[in-house]
Amino acid sequence: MEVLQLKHLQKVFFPGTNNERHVLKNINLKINDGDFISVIGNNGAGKSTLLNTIAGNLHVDAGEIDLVDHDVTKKSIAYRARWMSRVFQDPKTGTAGDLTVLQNLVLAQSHTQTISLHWYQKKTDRKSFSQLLKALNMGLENFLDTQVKYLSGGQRQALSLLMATLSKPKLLLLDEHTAALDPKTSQEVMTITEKIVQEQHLTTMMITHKMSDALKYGNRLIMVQDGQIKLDISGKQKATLKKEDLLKAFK
Ligand SMILES: Nc1ncnc2c1ncn2[C@@H]1O[C@H](COP(=O)(O)OP(=O)(O)OP(=O)(O)O)[C@@H](O)[C@H]1O
Repeated sequence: MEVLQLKHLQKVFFPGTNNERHVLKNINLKINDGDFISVIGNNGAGKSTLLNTIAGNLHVDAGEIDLVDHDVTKKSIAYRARWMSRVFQDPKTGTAGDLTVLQNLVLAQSHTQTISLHWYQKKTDRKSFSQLLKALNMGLENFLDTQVKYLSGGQRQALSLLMATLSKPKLLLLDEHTAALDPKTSQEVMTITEKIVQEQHLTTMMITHKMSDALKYGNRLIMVQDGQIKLDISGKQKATLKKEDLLKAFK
């Protein structure tokens, strides 16, 4: 089953001016249930624009976006959010700094269910959230009542991931979500990412500039170049792909 289908997507910035820029040029893509796709490409290739059109931050000039068999081409971010979650590069974007870890989790949970006013204070809920946090291996279970602004970037990004996936989205968008982290923390967050994606069987699209991560993680790799999909590699071919093969494909 397809989770996402992109048909002939086109996006032009500053149309009809000297600065006219065709950023997405007839993008066609089918994303299957359970796909974990790394998206790579040069600066300015169109990766973020692609993610922004999928999420609804940008509307396309032509083409169609089908999400879980719904035509969402002209729908808002909020409409699409019932099936989709996104984690951004900046750890501050996905969490509310002035709220505690527990309050952030309750907010994320409340997107999917009705909660009573002091629901988050129940011991049982504290316990279940604490267990979820413990599984991330970042010591977050010790900071349930700490304001998120006092956490490290890695802890905050791990929390963002947990919050984005609490609702078990049909599609998870990761927008260079480890780019702002140091190498060790970045690897820890990637390990957590893989664990969550596998355990929940999440269909995932991950933009990354780290070729080693693009090669290591996921069953499929897409290279965007000059607004087009230059490579789309999956299965065995992806598993045996080498860094040199990718370097050759970069313009
Ligand atoms: N809102 C916008 N208005 C005008 N031009 C834009 C806008 N967003 C992106 N662009 C332009 O579109 C092109 C593609 O940008 P995009 O951010 O999608 O590339 P990218 O592949 O994500 O690059 P990077 O790896 O540097 O993040 C760039 O030339 C950029 O300047």
